[in-house]
Amino acid sequence: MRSPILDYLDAIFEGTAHVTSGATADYIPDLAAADPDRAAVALCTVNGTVYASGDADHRFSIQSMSKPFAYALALEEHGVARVLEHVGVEPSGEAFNELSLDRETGRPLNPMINAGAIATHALVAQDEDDGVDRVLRFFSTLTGRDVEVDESVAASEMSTASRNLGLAYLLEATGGLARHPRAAVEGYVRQCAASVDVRDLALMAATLANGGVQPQTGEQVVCRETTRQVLSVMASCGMYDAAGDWFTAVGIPAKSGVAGGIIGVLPGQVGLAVFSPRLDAHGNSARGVAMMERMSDDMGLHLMEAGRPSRSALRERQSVTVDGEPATVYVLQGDIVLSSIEALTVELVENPPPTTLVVFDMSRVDEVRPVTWRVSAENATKLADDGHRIVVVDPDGTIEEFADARGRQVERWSPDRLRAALA
Ligand SMILES: NC(=O)CC[C@H](N)C(=O)O
Repeated sequence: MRSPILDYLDAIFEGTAHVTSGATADYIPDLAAADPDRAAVALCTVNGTVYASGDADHRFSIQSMSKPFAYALALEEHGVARVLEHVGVEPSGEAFNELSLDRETGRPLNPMINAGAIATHALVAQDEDDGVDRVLRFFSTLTGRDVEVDESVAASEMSTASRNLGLAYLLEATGGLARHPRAAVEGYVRQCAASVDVRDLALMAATLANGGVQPQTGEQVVCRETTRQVLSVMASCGMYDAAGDWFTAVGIPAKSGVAGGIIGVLPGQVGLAVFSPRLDAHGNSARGVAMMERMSDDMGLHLMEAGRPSRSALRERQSVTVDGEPATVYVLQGDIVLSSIEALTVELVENPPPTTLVVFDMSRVDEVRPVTWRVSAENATKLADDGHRIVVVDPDGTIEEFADARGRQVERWSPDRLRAALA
């Protein structure tokens, strides 16, 4: 059976074929000469399966989509505090190649604009011999294959790199560049010329969606804190001066590149990648934006769309007899998050258990979020203070050893023990 997800991507591809507005990037000769009619779309879930439609094997240069990943590498190697000394996290509202630095700090505003990306590249590629290779090795870990530089694109961009060189010299003048300006731009341009297809990009995006774990190899490539930092900056700055338009319309962290690619990340679910070389006035792929908008609408990806409100943690309350003693069993369910534990707490306050013995059956609970611990401990403390004996049935070990605020251990029963007692 052909996957319906592939049929869906075909429909996205065909349904946006009429979007032929915009033009290929004109300031890099190799990109200006790209075939404007090529296009592709790919999707990779956090389970690691990649689906693609269109010119899915066509390779193009990663360009600015390299920036979030170079930033991730910088964060891993130097830590957030040191990286923040070199590059900020504020949206600039300006074009990607604007000659601007923060007036007060002298730093580039964020790592998604060129100034910040050159400073970031210089941080991760300080070693003259090995700099770009380290970045490429990192990309290769993310894609699961050897990523190489398209030398023709790199040479082409270096022939017209005055603006980026200007930025690098400006950075050097303010003391914010870890390498010689020319070497930093040469390395950055090679990083941008890394050659990828939409499948590679979907997998790279899915790694960010998956908390930094590459979904096919299971390798923790970057830590969760780095992933969160990178996605936050992509959400606020990834689409340059179209960031507000993008976030209201599509609503997921994203990054575009001047070769025509865009990646998007829905945390916890999916990485998306699209490609089409004609760019709009902001330097973002016009058909790519259309493809992303459709996918976001169809699949309900917008992060600000309030999801189904989480149900109460309480599935049902049973009055039973356990070993001849009356007991109240609370059957809990789903993910225990702040709103669902709050609903249980309201029930305990307004309708306190009438029996001494109180059992919380957690057999149907999937996950207990850390934020709910304190509330759970308080609930246990209050019940114990009121003379209740508390038992927890937690066969999947969703909670660890659990004592209330006065250090009283909560009793544990196996599901068999509960069943036997009820029989
Ligand atoms: N937006 C982009 O993709 C820009 C990247 C390109 N290498 C540049 O520096 O101009």
